[in-house]
Amino acid sequence: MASSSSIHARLALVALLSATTFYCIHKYRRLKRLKTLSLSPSTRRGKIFFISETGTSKSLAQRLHKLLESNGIAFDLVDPTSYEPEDLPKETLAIFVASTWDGGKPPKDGEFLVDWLSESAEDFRVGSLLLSGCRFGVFGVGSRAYGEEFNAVAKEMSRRMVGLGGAEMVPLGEGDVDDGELDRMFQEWCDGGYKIIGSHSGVKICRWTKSQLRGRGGCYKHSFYGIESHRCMETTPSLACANKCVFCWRHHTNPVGKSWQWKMDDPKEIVKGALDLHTKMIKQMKGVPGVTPEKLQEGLTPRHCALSLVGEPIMYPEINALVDELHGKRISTFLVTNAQFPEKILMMKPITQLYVSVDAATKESLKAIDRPLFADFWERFIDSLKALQEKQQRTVYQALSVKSNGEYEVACEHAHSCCVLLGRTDKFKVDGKWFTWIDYEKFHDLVASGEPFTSRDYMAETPSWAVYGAEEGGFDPEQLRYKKERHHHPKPQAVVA
Ligand SMILES: Cc1cc2nc3c(=O)[nH]c(=O)nc-3n(C[C@H](O)[C@H](O)[C@H](O)COP(=O)(O)O)c2cc1C
Repeated sequence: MASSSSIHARLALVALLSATTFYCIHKYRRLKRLKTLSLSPSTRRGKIFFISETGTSKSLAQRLHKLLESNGIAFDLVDPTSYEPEDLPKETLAIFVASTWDGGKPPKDGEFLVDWLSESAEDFRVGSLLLSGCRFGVFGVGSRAYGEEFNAVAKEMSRRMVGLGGAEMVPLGEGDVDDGELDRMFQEWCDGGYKIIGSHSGVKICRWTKSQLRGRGGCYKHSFYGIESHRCMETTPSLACANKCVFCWRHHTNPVGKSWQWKMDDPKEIVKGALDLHTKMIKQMKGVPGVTPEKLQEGLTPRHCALSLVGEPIMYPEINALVDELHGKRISTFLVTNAQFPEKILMMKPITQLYVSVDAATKESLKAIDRPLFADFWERFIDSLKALQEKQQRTVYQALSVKSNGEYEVACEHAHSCCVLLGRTDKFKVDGKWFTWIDYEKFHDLVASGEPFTSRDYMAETPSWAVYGAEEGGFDPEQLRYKKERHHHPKPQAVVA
């Protein structure tokens, strides 16, 4: 007969095994559910979560919610106490405004959500792809007075979201309630770095502008054409677009539409607003290491305008008046269109350089990459390429590539180091090698035939490329060209590792 101590030991073992089994089943079910959810992300509305104790973060979240709503962008404002964190893998866009309290802890209303993120990130069975369908941004509300714990919750959330595969679409914002700059910082964070002009335009000081102000390198326009990036203004008269491209840096927080449906601002006001804001941003570079007074002074009189910031600039019905306004100020114009408005390309007045974005080589891949609103998007794309051919001006086919876990590879490495195909002149990189797309006529023929094409068919050695000067007064508004254009003949560079 078994002794009472061995019965106790057996009972304890059975209890332990049942508890372990129960725990494993529970975890397995949770895991299974999470995996299923993560494999079938739905196209849900974006969410703005507020994690707040005394209401500061909540009111910022409410402000952002209102701003998006007034731009026709529907988001849900979410109180974490009424949200099931296990639904996070279904989200495609999540914005968190979160404060930090005593000991670096979240407010009690956000504890469950924050703990869920930390636990999931540490659970090796959950995996690092759980939130791979979710783009997110975190803005922290805290106080620097708390030293190491400053914005600890926001930092933790951002780290955990990345650990679970989320794509951080805007760098972590760190608001300090005590420095008097919280509102301004939040606004800048919401703008994603660009400033809004009137009701539908934007301007941004691009990183190359900053770089060249500091005496460093410029963008490809500098390498190819001699255009000084610190004298270039990046702006758009339309934040709206007819595509929802997978690589879009706005991550679908900008309005979309097939036609202009918004109140229209005056083109003169847009140019004035863009120049005012641009010069204000340039002035803020004063005192930054490397920025000399001369460069700063030059930066205050932009000579070039890149109409390519975000959205689709030619959707703006007064685009011709807008470019006239810029040319009248001796500012050259570089406009990039997304190949969905061929009729607008045809009615555009000549500008300095007109680009059409070539994001894919087949109907299927264009649909997958650009996610166009138009049903006849492919016909529009082909017609846009043809329309470019008819323009009596300098044109560019700009081939973008999309880096998406290796799923899409279009023409070059990734979306924002775009490759510019200037007629038969430019070069681009694929698989670490440089190529040039030279056969302009052949490309036109192929495009005109409507056959799918691959960019690889159009790569060859670099014979030459044009460089045109951007000296003071060098741009001729009559000719829409630079007076001192010249041609540059570098050695062929077919393969550069
Ligand atoms: C008792 C107390 C503890 C705090 N601890 C922190 C902290 O550890 N880290 C931090 O960045 N901010 C800390 N703060 C600052 C709060 O985050 C700040 O007051 C914020 O405005 C609260 O935002 P909320 O109203 O959205 O909760 C603390 C504030 C108080 C009153």
